[in-house]
Amino acid sequence: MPNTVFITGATSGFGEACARRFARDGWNLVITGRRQERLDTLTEELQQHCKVHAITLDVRDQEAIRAAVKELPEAFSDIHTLINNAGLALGTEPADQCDTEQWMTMIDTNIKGLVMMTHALLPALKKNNSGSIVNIGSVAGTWPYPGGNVYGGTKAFVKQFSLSLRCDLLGSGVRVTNIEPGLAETEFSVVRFKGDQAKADSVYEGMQPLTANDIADTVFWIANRPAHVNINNLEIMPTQQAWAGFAVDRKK
Ligand SMILES: NC(=O)C1=CN([C@@H]2O[C@H](COP(=O)(O)OP(=O)(O)OC[C@H]3O[C@@H](n4cnc5c(N)ncnc54)[C@H](OP(=O)(O)O)[C@@H]3O)[C@@H](O)[C@H]2O)C=CC1
Ligand SMILES: O=CCS(=O)(=O)O
Repeated sequence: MPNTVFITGATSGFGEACARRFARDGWNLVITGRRQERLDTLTEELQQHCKVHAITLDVRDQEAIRAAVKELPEAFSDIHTLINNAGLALGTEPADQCDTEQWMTMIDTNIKGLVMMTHALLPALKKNNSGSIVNIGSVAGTWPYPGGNVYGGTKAFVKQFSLSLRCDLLGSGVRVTNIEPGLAETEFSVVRFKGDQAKADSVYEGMQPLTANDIADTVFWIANRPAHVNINNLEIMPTQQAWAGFAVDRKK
């Protein structure tokens, strides 16, 4: 019987590419996201390769998470891999100029959504002693940059939560990985800059960013390691991206 993967945020970017990648190898899919019409289109396309169960789900809605998991049809209830991908960055303003509503949205989605999704699926993941959780962190969770403030903070949480979860799950057979991608061209920057396509495009100008498929291939590889192998953390950047030096406020 094929394995089942549960993907949050499958309507775009990494999540959508993961859905296609796992479908190509015949995994059954549970795909989720807020935009139902995109889920419908993807379901129609991927149903030719595998079984698909689509759930319109906002990960900020804790009741909805619980219900989605409780109401999984029998054929999809045996989850092998959870990809905690749903997330977003909003803005790059310095902390004192930030819209705190946007801060709350990032915290509610990237932190609370991820932990509640994980908690709801842990019983299913533990059932077969071989489950896998792949959390999508970010280089921003390790490396600070101006305007990264709360977004970076949420991804630092994902990193530490992933490590702690590994400790809690020791002996259960469930693996946990935190992937930390650098610049990848998806809808990420369009969302971050409130639909300003030109500003989003400028982020990737003159360089070759990662693609959603690069990340999907990586996630697929991680989920398909032998059961005794756990990739703890994996940072992945475009070749044309590296770290900046320290900034110093020199008084003349
Ligand atoms: N692109 C990049 O450079 C990098 C991205 N990341 C991380 O990768 C993940 C995926 O981003 P990426 O694919 O690039 O961006 P996209 O904007 O293309 O995709 C984001 C996905 O998250 C979903 N999502 C956002 N908010 C919610 C919510 N409240 N409930 C459910 N789903 C939600 C969106 O679905 P919908 O709107 O339909 O709900 C969408 O499917 C994020 O966690 C992001 O932080 C990490 C490092 C680099
Ligand atoms: O998480 C996304 C990568 S970055 O824009 O923060 O560098």
